[in-house]
Amino acid sequence: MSDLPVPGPAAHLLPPLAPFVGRVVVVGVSGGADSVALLRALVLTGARPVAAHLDHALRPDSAGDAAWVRDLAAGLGVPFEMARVDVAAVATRRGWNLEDAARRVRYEFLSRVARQHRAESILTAHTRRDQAETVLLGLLRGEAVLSGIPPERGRVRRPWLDVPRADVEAFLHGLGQDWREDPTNADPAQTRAWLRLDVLPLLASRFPGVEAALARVARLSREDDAVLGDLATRLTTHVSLASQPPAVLRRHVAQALAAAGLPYHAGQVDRLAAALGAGETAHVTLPGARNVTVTGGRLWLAPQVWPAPDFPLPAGWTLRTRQPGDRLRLPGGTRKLSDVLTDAKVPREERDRVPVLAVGTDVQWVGLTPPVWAVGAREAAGQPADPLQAAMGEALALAREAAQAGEVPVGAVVLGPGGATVGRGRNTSREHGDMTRHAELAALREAARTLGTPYLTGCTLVVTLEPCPMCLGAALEARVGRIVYGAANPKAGALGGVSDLLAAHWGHTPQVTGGVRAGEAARLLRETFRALRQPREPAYSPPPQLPPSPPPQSQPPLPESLIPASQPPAPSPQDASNDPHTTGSPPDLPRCR
Ligand SMILES: Nc1ncnc2c1ncn2[C@@H]1O[C@H](COP(=O)(O)OP(=O)(O)OP(=O)(O)O)[C@@H](O)[C@H]1O
Repeated sequence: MSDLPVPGPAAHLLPPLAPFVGRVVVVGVSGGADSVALLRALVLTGARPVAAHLDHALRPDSAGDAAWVRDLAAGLGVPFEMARVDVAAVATRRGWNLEDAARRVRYEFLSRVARQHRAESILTAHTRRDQAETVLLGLLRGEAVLSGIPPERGRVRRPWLDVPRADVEAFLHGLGQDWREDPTNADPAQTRAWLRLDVLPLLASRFPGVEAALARVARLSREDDAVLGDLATRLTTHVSLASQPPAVLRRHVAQALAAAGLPYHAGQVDRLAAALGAGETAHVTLPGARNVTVTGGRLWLAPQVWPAPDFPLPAGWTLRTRQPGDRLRLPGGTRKLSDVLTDAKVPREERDRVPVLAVGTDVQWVGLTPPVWAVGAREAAGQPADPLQAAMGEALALAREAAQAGEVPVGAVVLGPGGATVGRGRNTSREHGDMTRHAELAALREAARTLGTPYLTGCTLVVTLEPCPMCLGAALEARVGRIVYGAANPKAGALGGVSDLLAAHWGHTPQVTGGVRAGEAARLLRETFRALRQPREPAYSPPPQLPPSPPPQSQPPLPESLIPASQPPAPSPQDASNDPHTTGSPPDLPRCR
């Protein structure tokens, strides 16, 4: 720091500036007391400030402020940058409110200056009073998060957010430094000025510590918000949003809107999040007339782009959108196209945009993501079989084998990086009297032997039932690139069934697809457990596809907890789109195998 004499109040003002000593920093200087004091304090500490002023052209005398700041910088021997932007015109053009437009344009300008001068940080002179006003304003507007002005965002730093305004003025008086007063700051017609001039002094007459108290609310709220915001960023696409707490969903919505650059009001976030949680539909028009929709548990920020067919159309097939009477032949029977679109959670207003290939009213292909094919349509169009459907077929065959052997019917295969099956497995827990003998572990071990490496990067684990924590852990250890499962497992699933373990950071995150041929996998489990619930003596008579006799005495008995009575599985999105013939009551799934 410099050896210049430091007036008393600077004792509070200079320590927060220590990180900037010797550094080039851009400081936004409006000409008001706070930013003038910050500029002077930075010079005093030995930082290397660049004074930057934006003329918002909102007042006739605004050019006077710019000239005043220029002269101040020159007197201090500090580089100066300025720009003049007609902010009112920008606000009209972009549909932003004036305050929002001024803020966006100002920070854009400050960022440009920082790039020009290779400055690491941009400093603004917000004080504790600004913070208190912002929290109070948020409270009065009914905002859910009262974290106020953040001390840091990107390159922007606000080192004086805990500094009382009185210290700033005392500091300037001590230096004999004057400043410019913005007349709008004294106009109680402006809400912020009214809070500052009328409301806060009234509150302070009864609560002398009101400013510090509101600043504390901001700090605590920011800490809470950081935790909840982190949970929101960890929401994975394979987990139903309906199971998430409203506080996390609100942050999920706010993050999505912010990432898309869309402005919003707190109440709008509330409505969208509530619809997500309840699985309802909500249409909201954001500031700037942008429409967003929540439906089917998804937030739709832009009109959906539906996939067009990328193969030559067989003779007689027509590309069109849906028509009354459209039907689709699927592995489990024929279904109405409208039911398939409903199950796939396609928003109502989008349904007439989904491309369809049909022969008359016989739909062959539906342009969803992934596309839905009628039985035999792939062959007719000369398209290869869907490798995931085929792999799940293999896993289902292994699951049936497990059922025949009196095991919980779960099967798994591992596809190598080239798509060939390199590992197979099914449950053998009862045979071995070892509850770790799960299908996935067997398939992963065989894949490692086949490929000659324990690392299965680029491989896909395909399993009929959502993996338990043990098997997910094994897949993570093996660095499996993708996990595809059939039925959801609300009793032991580690991908959202009980808990979504991938919401935590494990250093490796496989891609996850749930619900592939889920109906078949769930039905197999349901039938097996129904059979096992039959009284065994003397009336027990197993169905043909199940083990011919009750398990021998040497095998551990199936615990009652393994045959739950009533809890349905979590809905799986692809169950509907890829295996829409699933009907009847949801299956009961095992807690363990
Ligand atoms: N026209 C401007 N040009 C550059 N920076 C600005 C401008 N207006 C505001 N800032 C920066 O943003 C901070 C907060 O803005 P705000 O509108 O609360 O300040 P102000 O009341 O105009 O002035 P001050 O905070 O300097 O007393 C300022 O402290 C300053 O660092």
